Amino acid sequence: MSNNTQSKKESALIAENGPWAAVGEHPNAITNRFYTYERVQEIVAFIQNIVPAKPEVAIICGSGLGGLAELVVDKVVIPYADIPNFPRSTVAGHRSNLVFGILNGISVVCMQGRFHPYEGYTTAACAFPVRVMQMLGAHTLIVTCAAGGVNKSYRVGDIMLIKDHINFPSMAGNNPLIGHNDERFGKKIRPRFPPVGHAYDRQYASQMKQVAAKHNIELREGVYCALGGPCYETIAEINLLRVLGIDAVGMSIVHEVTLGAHCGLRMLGLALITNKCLFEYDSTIEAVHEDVIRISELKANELQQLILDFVGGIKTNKT
Ligand SMILES: O=P(O)(O)O[C@H]1O[C@H](CO)[C@@H](O)[C@H]1O
Ligand code: HPA
Repeated sequence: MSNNTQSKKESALIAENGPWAAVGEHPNAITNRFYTYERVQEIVAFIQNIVPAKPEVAIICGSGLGGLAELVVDKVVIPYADIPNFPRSTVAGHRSNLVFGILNGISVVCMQGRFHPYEGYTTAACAFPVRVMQMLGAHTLIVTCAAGGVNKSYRVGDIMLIKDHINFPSMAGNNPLIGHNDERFGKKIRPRFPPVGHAYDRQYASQMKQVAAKHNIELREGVYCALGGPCYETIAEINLLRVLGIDAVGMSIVHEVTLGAHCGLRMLGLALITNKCLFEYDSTIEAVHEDVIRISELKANELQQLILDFVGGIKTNKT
């Protein structure tokens, strides 16, 4: 079709349907029209055919943190590539498997590899597996990630309990819930305007602090902020984040926690500080993803210990 014919057709459409016919749909709205409740149910049915047991706890493994899934016993591994309409992880340090089994006595599903917006996925596509895991039976979501330390007192290797987050993409109009609100996601009616002020469960946070104290692991507690990536931050950006009271920065988690809040999951977040962010113009150290993975793998043991013990303490939910 020539450009002229195309624009004549568009003009006719607008004349007939009004100016909104010319407005492109938000990419998240398109994603959400694809990942309908019924399509999520289809994915869930496919998985249940392979793994009939219901997971209670869902865990998303961050960069270099997929080793946690290796601790699962009676394991069933489903590669993302085998699941219809499931995205693939394209980043180093992220495998592409759903791992089912038992972790310290509780039935879990681990995402060994997550999806990030900078890979080209919409935030809605990055987060939709949270709905899959909730529909499979999970009542709890643990998100883990690698992050840069913005708080000047943080050291490489510190583990930060996420108290709250700042969702910059959402503040700029990119929220994974944009589009039709299907009230069927979750056990209750899910509202158009879900509250996220208490997305990170306070009781879980205090249980995690007790676990850390028991293991003599120093646990930081702070605010995580997600930027779009894939660039690491400029020095001016880091100084801005610090003024805003942000403790750690990354490129993930917030869209997952948003959908988790929408479908009623209890959530806990842990960030491993893999690098100190740049504050000074005369500093020569730059963040490098290879270092992020190296530090994650090096410090994974402590994080795994915390999660193992924590999940062991979660009361089995038989409802
Ligand atoms: O948040 P995770 O997936 O742990 O990964 C973090 O590490 C990568 C950058 O090195 C980014 O993807 C950032 O988000
Ligand atoms: N910035 C953003 N994301 C990150 C960083 C960082 O310094 N480290 C690990 N993920």
